[in-house]
Amino acid sequence: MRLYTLLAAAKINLYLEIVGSRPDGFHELIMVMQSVSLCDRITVRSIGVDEIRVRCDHPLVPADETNLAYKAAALVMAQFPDAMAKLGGVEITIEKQIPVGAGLAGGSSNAAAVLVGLDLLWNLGLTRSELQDLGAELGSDVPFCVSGGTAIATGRGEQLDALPGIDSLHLVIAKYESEFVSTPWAYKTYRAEYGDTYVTNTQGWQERQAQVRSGEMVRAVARRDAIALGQHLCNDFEKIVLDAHPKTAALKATMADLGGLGTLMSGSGPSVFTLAESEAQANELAAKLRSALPDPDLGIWTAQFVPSGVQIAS
Ligand SMILES: C[C@@](CO)(OP(=O)(O)O)[C@H](O)COP(=O)(O)OP(=O)(O)OC[C@H]1O[C@@H](n2ccc(N)nc2=O)[C@H](O)[C@@H]1O
Ligand SMILES: Nc1ncnc2c1ncn2[C@@H]1O[C@H](COP(=O)(O)OP(=O)(O)O)[C@@H](O)[C@H]1O
Repeated sequence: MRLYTLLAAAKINLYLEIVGSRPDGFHELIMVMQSVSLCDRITVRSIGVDEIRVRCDHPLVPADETNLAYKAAALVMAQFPDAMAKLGGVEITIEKQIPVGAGLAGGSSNAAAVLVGLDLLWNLGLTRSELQDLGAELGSDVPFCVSGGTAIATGRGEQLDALPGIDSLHLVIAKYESEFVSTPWAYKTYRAEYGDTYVTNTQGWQERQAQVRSGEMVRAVARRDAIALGQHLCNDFEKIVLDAHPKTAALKATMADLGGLGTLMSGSGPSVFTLAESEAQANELAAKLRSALPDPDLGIWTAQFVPSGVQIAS
């Protein structure tokens, strides 16, 4: 086969706690991550010349070597030069649906899809764990985007433990098109404001991990208890991002009043989601949100929890 099409799922963070600062300069995290059906469509196609080409028509997404999908292909090429020499280079086409710079891991999911796609295109036979190790070289969220589903993520986000999936849950995601949050800015600002509360030793991190693993959110997921899950949503980034983005803070307040199971900002933001127990409820909440905030700048999507990060479409 000379062409594969993959669906790259966005993620939301049901729980995100910033625990401390790591020797590598990154933050030690405890997260519960969930793949959702809002996805980009990625096509990888063999081309006769030894190069990587990226096509993407989204104005905010670079189509050059700074694109995370390009970086993923370059990494695989560097590790497996014989495959490219034998089978030629690759053209990657990205059809964006996931809003950019939203805290939904759009770029990371595209990189994960390219890793999976090139493994197929070049018959590399890599295991899931090998693909995740490659992903960790590209970004902290890429390993989760490779496997997806529901997972606890620790370390800088790359250490994953699968949790039982809750595929029956639906959600509404909203984001003002004009609002963006840079992930490095969010971590830097959080450190400046809350660095003095960080747990400073690895034993303390492990203790905090053990508490979260046996805490309300993980128990709610394990019991597939949608009501408890909605009640224990938590994201440390809200403490800094909502102050800096009053429009998003007002959006979150409006969404929280719609009557869903719970509302939270995803990742470093600024997208906000509200959980719903059915597709019908998600559609109803989305319609209510549209009439409460009839601003053309506001993007609204409905989606559902899904059990995988990258799916092979064809
Ligand atoms: C915040 C989260 C939550 O899921 O998602 P987004 O909001 O970006 O979607 C992630 O931690 C984003 O992961 P990702 O976007 O892959 O980050 P990376 O490329 O690895 O790192 C970008 C920058 O964020 C900071 N960073 C990232 C991860 C981490 N555990 N500690 C950090 O301090 C570092 O400054 C790094 O230079
Ligand atoms: N394939 C890609 N898709 C989306 N954004 C990308 C991609 N490659 C690089 N980027 C850049 O990454 C930045 C973060 O985008 P994104 O991954 O959507 O956000 P987030 O990290 O908040 O989930 C943007 O500035 C965007 O230009």
